[in-house]
Amino acid sequence: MLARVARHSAYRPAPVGVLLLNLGGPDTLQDVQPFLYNLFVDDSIIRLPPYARFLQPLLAQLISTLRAPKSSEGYKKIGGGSPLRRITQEQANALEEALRARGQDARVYVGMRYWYPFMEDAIAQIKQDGVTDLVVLPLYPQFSISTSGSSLRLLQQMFEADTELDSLRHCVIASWYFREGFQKATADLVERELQRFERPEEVEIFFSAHGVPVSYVEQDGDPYKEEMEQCVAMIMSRLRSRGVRNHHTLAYQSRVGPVEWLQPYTDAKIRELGAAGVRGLLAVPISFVSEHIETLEEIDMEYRELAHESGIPAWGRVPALNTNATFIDDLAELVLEKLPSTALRLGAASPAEDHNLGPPSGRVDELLQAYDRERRVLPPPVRMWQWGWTKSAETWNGRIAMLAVLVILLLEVTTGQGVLTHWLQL
Ligand SMILES: C=CC1=C(C)c2cc3[nH]c(cc4nc(cc5[nH]c(cc1n2)c(C)c5CCC(=O)O)C(CCC(=O)O)=C4C)c(C)c3C=C
Ligand SMILES: [Fe+2]
Repeated sequence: MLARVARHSAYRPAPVGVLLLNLGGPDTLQDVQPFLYNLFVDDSIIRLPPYARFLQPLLAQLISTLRAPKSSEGYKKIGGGSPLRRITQEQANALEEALRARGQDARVYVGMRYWYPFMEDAIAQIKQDGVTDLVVLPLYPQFSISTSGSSLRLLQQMFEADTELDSLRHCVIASWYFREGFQKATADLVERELQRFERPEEVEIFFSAHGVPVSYVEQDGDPYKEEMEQCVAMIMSRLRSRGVRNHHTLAYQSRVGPVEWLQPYTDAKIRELGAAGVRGLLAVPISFVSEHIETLEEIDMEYRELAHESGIPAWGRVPALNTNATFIDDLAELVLEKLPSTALRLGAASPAEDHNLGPPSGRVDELLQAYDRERRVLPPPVRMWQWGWTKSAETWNGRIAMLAVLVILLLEVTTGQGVLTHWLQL
């Protein structure tokens, strides 16, 4: 009898999966316009007033077509495409390895929001593999409606449309900037890079985060700014405890479009610091954990040149964490803590209760209740082969773009207000 019970209750580990969510980037220059289309057609990125929402695909077509040449120039300078897919896959492999080293077999999937491998494909694979326990980990340390929020909305939509998925035990980690591994690895790199300067003690530690429009924070309650400020304060306090006394600044980069973004802007701040007599600057990209166009082109090329023009000759940049072992090992610990089966076995309280920083982790629908009550339906992504970037597609894209301009002008004449004045403001 005893033996029978033992055989029945023998612990068979459930197939465990980790889904890494990321933004995605164009692999080649040909991908730039359709990638930008996918980005701008997302209403977490361009927010139109309700009466103009039907225009979003046309507007996305127009803006992506207009922006593609400038973006392509940037991608050309960093080797003809984004390194994001390769680095995220390396992070997935390293995390799988770190989990295995801790006795947990798991498959780590990559799901991108705007380019390959798309989230939709990752979810299809997760279903095919029969995963029963899933941890969803957006690769953004801080939560923003525009990044993790957008990916989670899409995920929630997929869960809602599929009963099989909806019953999948899962836990979403909303943000993790306060984790020991992220904090320590960043502080270690700052300390190391400071030592490369001739006069390390005179260098300004310059945290540069990707910006978001002010309206996200002030009207929609995006916790991004607050989390960013907490994150920088925590890293600085760690550095202070190691005896690092340098001044520091937090500024926001990469703004797009005509509305006000979080300030201070990185470019303005660099000029201001130069004018104030700062002669050394160490840039610390803080909102993203992989090298990408905004570290390799915007910071390493544009801001470095701007610093020199502003009278700051000594320049350095902290590398992105990528597969840094301290960072990846701690992500593995985080995944183990949040595994739904672990929480059940240990009888853990709601994960929301285990720290009071940032939004709580939990099921995707619970999480989104706090951030997105409207739950508007998101469009499926455009894939390269659909548009083909053929001559006829280019012609049609051009025609659609012209039509969009016409509709925008008509709206402006009839309502007396420009659509772009509302852009990102509602
Ligand atoms: C935490 C990071 C990011 C936030 C917040 C964010 C918000 C945000 N971004 C745009 C517009 C663009 N982003 C682009 C690329 C891009 N953005 C991030 C990160 C954040 N974005 C990443 C990692 C990348 C990919 C870079 C790569 O290597 O491919 C682009 C395309 C590039 C370009 O043309 O500059 C645009 C456009 C908005 C509007 C926004 C908030 C509303
Ligand atoms: Fe961005």
